[in-house]
Amino acid sequence: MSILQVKHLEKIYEGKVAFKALNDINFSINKGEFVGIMGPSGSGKTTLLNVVATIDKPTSGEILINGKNPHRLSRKETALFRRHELGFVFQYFNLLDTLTVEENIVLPLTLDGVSVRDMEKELETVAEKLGIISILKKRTYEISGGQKQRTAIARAIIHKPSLLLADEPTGNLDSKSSKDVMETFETINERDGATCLMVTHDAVAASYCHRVIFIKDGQFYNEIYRGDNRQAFFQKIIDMLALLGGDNRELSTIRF
Ligand SMILES: Nc1ncnc2c1ncn2[C@@H]1O[C@H](COP(=O)(O)OP(=O)(O)OP(=O)(O)O)[C@@H](O)[C@H]1O
Repeated sequence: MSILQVKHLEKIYEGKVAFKALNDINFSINKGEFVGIMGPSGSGKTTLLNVVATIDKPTSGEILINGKNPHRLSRKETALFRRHELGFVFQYFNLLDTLTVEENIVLPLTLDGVSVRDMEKELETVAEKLGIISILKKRTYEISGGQKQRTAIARAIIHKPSLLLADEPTGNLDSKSSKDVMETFETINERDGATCLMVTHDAVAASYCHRVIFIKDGQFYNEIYRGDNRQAFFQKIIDMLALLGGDNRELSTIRF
């Protein structure tokens, strides 16, 4: 069953000179799949994620999430759709510094008026899953980058979204924390069947995906599947990035 369908997606940024950032992109993601998007700088990855996330509108083409087209909804309905169906993880964590870890995590439930008892139950389940029980009372400036990202993942999944979207989730982490965070994604994907779409420059992070889609100049370039061996998949990703060219930033982040 498809959770996400992207059909003939086109995005043109209007301006003094119009720029086509996405050109006829087509793919779908099945329930429980973990998919990476890679490509050189400026190839349209963030644009694609923003359109899927309903943060930006497509120029033409269609996005279906769980069979529904969020771009056809009113502004109020879109906000609700985003809050219920989607979860977001960002490079810079986007946590609220004035709140504790647990207050950050339950924020989406607070907005929906969930009872305190239910909130505490969900909080405990998710915090245990992510190994952050011991830091729940801390403030965000008292915890490490990896712990911040695990807090952000907890917040992104506490309402059980249909689709988890991540934009460079390891972009601001050292290699040890990156590994922790990617293992966390792997666990929630395998254990809970969470469906994930992740944009990354990091070949190691991408090697945790089941499939990586490569785009170049706003167009689909290729896709590769992992199979059983993550190490071999990592090498395939590196080879594909070398073929793709671009700014080679990807190749400077190799750490295995
Ligand atoms: N708001 C905008 N207005 C006009 N052009 C834009 C806008 N946002 C992005 N672009 C252009 O669209 C192209 C794709 O940008 P996008 O940010 O999606 O690339 P990316 O693959 O995410 O890059 P990076 O890896 O560097 O983050 C780029 O050429 C960029 O300059």
